[in-house]
Amino acid sequence: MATALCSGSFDPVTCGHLNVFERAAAQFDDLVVTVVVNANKKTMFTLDERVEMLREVTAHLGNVRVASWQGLLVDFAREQGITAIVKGLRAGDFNYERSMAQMNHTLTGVDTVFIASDPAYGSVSSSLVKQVAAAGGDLTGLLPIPVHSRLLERLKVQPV
Ligand SMILES: O=C(O)c1ccc2[nH]nc(Br)c2c1
Ligand SMILES: O=C(O)c1ccc2[nH]nc(Br)c2c1
Repeated sequence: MATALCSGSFDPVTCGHLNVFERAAAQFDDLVVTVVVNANKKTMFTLDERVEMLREVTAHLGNVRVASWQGLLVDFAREQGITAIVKGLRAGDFNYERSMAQMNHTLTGVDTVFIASDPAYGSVSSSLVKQVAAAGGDLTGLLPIPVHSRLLERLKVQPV
């Protein structure tokens, strides 16, 4: 049973993330999308909101489940029987992601599989979409619809 892990802060989940989830879900028996709790990182959305948005946008993928985790991903990977970590790879990510992959393999014996990001989302990241939204930019096609409306709502009450 090959179970893959996609981890991140997903603050919020973007179409770039979703593209990676859909492609990873097609390659593995199961995919666990995990929001990694990082206590000292200020996020726009709460942990529950991020988990809720992830569940909403992956509902159409039968072999995907969403979880959250605080602490060493090593322990979560062992507990969940993870066989591979899946990361999206955009231009410029390689060196950092390579060193993380080597570290993860050293720590857990789990290998990282990279999915070359769809050029349509080649420069999409959670931080960039929040900046663009705050500046009134058009995010059509870069965020799943329900996430886009939540982000616009949140910016009305809490401009970044
Ligand atoms: O949401 C994040 O923090 C984040 C970062 C980097 C990432 N690479 N692949 C994925 Br899926 C991913 C998610
Ligand atoms: O959202 C981010 O921060 C982020 C960063 C780096 C990333 N590489 N591939 C993906 Br999908 C991705 C997403």
